[in-house]
Amino acid sequence: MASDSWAQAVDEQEAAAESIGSLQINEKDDKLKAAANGAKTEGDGEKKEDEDKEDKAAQSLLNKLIRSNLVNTTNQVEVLQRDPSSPLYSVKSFEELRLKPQLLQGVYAMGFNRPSKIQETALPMMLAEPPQNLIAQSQSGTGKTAAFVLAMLSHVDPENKWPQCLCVSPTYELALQTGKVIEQMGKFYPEVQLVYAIRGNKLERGTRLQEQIVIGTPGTVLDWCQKLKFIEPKRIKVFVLDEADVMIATQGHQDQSIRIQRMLPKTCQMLLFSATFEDTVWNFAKRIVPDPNIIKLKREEETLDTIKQYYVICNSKEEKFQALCNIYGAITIAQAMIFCHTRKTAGWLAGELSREGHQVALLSGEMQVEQRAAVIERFRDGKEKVLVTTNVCARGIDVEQVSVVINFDLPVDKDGNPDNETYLHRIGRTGRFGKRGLAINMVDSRFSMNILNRIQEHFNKKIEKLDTDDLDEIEKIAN
Ligand SMILES: Nc1ncnc2c1ncn2[C@@H]1O[C@H](COP(=O)(O)OP(=O)(O)OP(=O)(O)O)[C@@H](O)[C@H]1O
Repeated sequence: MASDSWAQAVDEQEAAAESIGSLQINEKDDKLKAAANGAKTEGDGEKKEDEDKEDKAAQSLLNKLIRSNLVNTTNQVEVLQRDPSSPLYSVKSFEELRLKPQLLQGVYAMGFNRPSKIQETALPMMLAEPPQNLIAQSQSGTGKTAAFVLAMLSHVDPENKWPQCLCVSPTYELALQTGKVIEQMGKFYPEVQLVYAIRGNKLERGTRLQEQIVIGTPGTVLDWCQKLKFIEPKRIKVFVLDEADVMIATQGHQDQSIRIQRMLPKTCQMLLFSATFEDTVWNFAKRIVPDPNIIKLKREEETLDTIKQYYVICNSKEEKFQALCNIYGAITIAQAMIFCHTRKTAGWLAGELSREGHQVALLSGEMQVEQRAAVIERFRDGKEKVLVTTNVCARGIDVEQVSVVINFDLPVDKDGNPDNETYLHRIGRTGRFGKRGLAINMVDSRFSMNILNRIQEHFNKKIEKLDTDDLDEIEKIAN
């Protein structure tokens, strides 16, 4: 987006966001597109209900979009079996699961060579006969969605033209993401059809769904089961509740999910997934999933060990910008993420960088979630090389793909103390899989120097001073 005018650049960016506003739902499916738009314009009542939930749902969506790979982990899974005397199977290959050939083909076509850590244990449990219930928790990106999608696709009988698997997600954007995985994995299994139960997807009264898999948000799924009777809940064989931690942030969603669950037969397999596991999630999970097997995978600790950290002393934001230009002039930076404290600084910086000819994307708080999603996708695809964002906007987003992180402003909490956790999350990398990274901190006052010193002390890791007027010195940091 190396446009002369920043205003024009923003327009272009926003237009791009608009055009992907429906989150690349299968373009062929006009009905669905209309439904997604309908959901937006109708002003989803659930959406307004709880901002925290929106924030969590948005974070979860953006994380899914920015990530292109599995998050590797060296931690062992913890398993709590419903029946501790039964043998615990785990698989090291997809062949061992005896999947239908069409599904195995789908798995390989997605580029999966072997099951992820959580899939090794979760898949045999989910595919066992008789079906077993499961509660599984592991951080985002560890392969949960792929696992339950495979389970759903394995359990449907394509000959039966009615819904057999039901999956509920907290928002329609998240439902569409899961739908995409079903479509990809089921690519060679066209007899299995999918329908989205999302607000705005209006079907005629009296419709009896023929699709075997239904994916949607709790309110609409409940309506379709109860009021509109598009779905016969007694015929459901697999029920998946995804993103339980995001779901419970909305009281309404919790109740609706429980009401859906109560309509399902006792023999229905219940599966619940969550990235985190506080007591509230656990209490909810136990109400949804009777007699569960439980799988937990600890989050991989982030470390600063593989990261080179520097700081640069400046006197103003203009000097910080100049320092940034000098760095860009001296080393090749494939992609960088730049964090600012306020929207105003972020907007200003994005404008300045754009004027310098950089391809800049701006992630800002006033954008709709789908606009933010579009910005993240463009950045992930390399269409923009620099992503400027505010602290709040990028909270919780994993930036592991990005090798250079610049703190244009250091992270501080609302009391003005160093926000060590955010610092680590932005800059750190996980375990021995972690790629090397470069972090540059801009210091522009005694206050920010003090913050930097405290961050240094906290992690007991030296942050080296960098003189950005010395090109030779900058060049060295890239080696
Ligand atoms: N066995 C596998 N081998 C390689 N890649 C995989 C495997 N399983 C999943 N992936 C890929 O890893 C990424 C994360 O997987 P997935 O979305 O299933 O994780 P998740 O735990 O559900 O995270 P989230 O809740 O954020 O979606 C996806 O890009 C997915 O295609």
